[in-house]
Amino acid sequence: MEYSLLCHSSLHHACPSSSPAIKKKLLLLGVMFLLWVYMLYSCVGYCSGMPGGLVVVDDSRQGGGKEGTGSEPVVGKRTDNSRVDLMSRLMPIKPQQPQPQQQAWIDDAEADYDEPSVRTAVSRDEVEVDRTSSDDWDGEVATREEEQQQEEQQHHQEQHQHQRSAEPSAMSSFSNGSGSKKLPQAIIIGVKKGGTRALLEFLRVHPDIRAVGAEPHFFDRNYNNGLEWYRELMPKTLEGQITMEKTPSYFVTREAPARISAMSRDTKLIVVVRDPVTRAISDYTQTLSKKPDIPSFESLTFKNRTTGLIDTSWSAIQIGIYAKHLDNWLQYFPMGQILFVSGERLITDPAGELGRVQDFLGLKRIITDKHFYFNQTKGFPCLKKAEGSSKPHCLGKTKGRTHPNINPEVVQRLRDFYRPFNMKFYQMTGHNFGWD
Ligand SMILES: Nc1ncnc2c1ncn2[C@@H]1O[C@H](COP(=O)(O)OS(=O)(=O)O)[C@@H](OP(=O)(O)O)[C@H]1O
Repeated sequence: MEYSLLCHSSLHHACPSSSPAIKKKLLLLGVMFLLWVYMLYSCVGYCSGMPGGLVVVDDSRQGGGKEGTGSEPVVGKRTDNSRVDLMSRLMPIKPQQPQPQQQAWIDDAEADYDEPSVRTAVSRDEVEVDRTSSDDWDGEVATREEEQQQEEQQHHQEQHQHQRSAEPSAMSSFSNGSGSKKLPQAIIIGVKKGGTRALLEFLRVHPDIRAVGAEPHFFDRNYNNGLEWYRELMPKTLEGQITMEKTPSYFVTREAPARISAMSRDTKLIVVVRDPVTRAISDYTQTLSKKPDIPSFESLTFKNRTTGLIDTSWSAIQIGIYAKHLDNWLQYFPMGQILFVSGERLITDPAGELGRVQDFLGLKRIITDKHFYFNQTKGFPCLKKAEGSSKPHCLGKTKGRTHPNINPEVVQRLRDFYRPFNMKFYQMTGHNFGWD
């Protein structure tokens, strides 16, 4: 085109003799240009299938999971944005660094992962506490918390390995950039050692649930960081998906109900409750696993062994007085907005309990008995396929520990102690959990 224009110009005399050679050269140049454009275009598709997944890993660290399939190599599915963003895609991809404030949270969450702070919970309840032992124990628990963080990381690594090797069609339904972060519409607020991790991991199998993996502790420890900070922790969700988190210490935190209600009066609350005596022993076992030289369960239970007076200031005992804590929640939320899951049934009939939870959340019953199998070695139900994985998945070794033998007389004394509170709790919830 350019050539023929030139030939019609005043330099017309230069054209006839050089015409075929120049024509050839221009044609060659044109072909090379087209080739270059093609290669550039192909590279964009290729690069976008490469470590862009780093962002995905970040997302799912916060519980995104299924959403994290940004490594999808299906060029045909790319939108115009890919081309508009062509230059940035050709630049080296830098992993996103957390903001200083966010980093502080991550550090904190890693230290506290999966372990609600008894000290915080109890002191907020303004109950007399055996502060010496509580302080010492909380410090010790940190090491075990790191173990749990590793468990969660390992779980996610497995998921991502699977996602990377998954077929493109399986990966195409979720785009890395799609959806938005929302405040949770449902929260597992307790109770510590009730089975909260099992419930969250099981719920994450549901395609309409997205949950943050670590415990945010927003409504007890991190409230001053503000709601925007909290929202940033959440995984992205699409229209119709429910955002969730679990922090078991909320149930015993005096300020939590008012704070959650201030965020949204419509928040759905889930409490996994377990026989308070077994729960107390489980709580003690957790501490004992990291500090073997703590006093015996029996001696911590009593204020005065001779009189048989129970030490209700010990957090392991205090947390199990469910009726008292529930009373605080009912000042802000109607009973219909709180679902009580039986920690015992979550083990003997996980699909049954999950059915109730899905109904409560207004979701289709997708998680059924087909999702579970009983692992004889673990002694607990496990998932046939964890979220985003094709492999069976049991909870880690810190869930389902062997409890120490406790003097049966002490256990009986505790049963007697809890009975009236349990009766009140059954009455309030309209549900007999069968602990007595
Ligand atoms: N499927 C499955 N696998 C393993 N463990 C299970 C399961 N379902 C419920 N549980 C029980 O969960 C107990 C731990 O409760 P939490 O996850 O709420 O503990 S924590 O408060 O987050 O530390 C844990 O308590 P311990 O047995 O005392 O370790 C388990 O009994």
